[in-house]
Amino acid sequence: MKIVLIGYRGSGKTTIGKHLATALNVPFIDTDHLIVSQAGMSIPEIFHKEGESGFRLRESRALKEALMLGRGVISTGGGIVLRPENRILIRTADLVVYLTAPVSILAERIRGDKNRPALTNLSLEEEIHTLLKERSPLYEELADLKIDTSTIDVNQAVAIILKKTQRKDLCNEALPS
Ligand SMILES: Nc1ncnc2c1ncn2[C@@H]1O[C@H](COP(=O)(O)OP(=O)(O)OP(=O)(O)O)[C@@H](O)[C@H]1O
Ligand SMILES: O=C(O)C1=C[C@@H](O)[C@@H](O)[C@H](O)C1
Ligand SMILES: [Mg+2]
Repeated sequence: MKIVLIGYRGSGKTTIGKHLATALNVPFIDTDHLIVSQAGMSIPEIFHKEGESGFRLRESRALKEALMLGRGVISTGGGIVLRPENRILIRTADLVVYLTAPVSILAERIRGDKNRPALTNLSLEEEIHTLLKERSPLYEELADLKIDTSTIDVNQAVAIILKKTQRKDLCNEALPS
């Protein structure tokens, strides 16, 4: 049983993914964390030294590695849906959950985060608007389930995902043998 969480920065993929993995008693992998530990550099350092293309290459490798696990919850970076090869890989998961929130909430959550480089010269809100124009259809196209995390808390989001795993009959597989 593999669950992949996708969505824009600040939508809650890492926070909810950790709680979900604990609830299901399965491994948790965050592609951003995996990239940083394998590179021995922070994400801004990778962007600085290797450019966004270097980061995206590392991201595809991390996703492939994460999906090789028999089971687990995989939280991804906000831009993982950009590469067609990543979208093909993400479709192999049993459940793809798209986390969303209004632009103003996303901006509030990620403002001042020094671990994420700016991707444009725009203001934060403008950057989110612009990137979401390209990314939203990609998130939507992959999603089995879409959750707005601005109106519910982390535990409620986890409960919705757990319910969906039961409906998809993935729950028994998720239990420890
Ligand atoms: N309902 C909610 N669900 C998830 N996170 C929430 C919620 N309400 C507030 N938050 C807060 O929003 C932030 C979400 O950050 P998180 O790192 O989980 O996002 P992310 O999608 O993994 O972003 P990134 O793509 O930058 O890694 C956290 O600080 C979390 O505490
Ligand atoms: O939205 C993006 O393109 C990114 C999101 C982060 O999770 C990191 O993966 C990185 O900062 C790029
Ligand atoms: Mg994250």
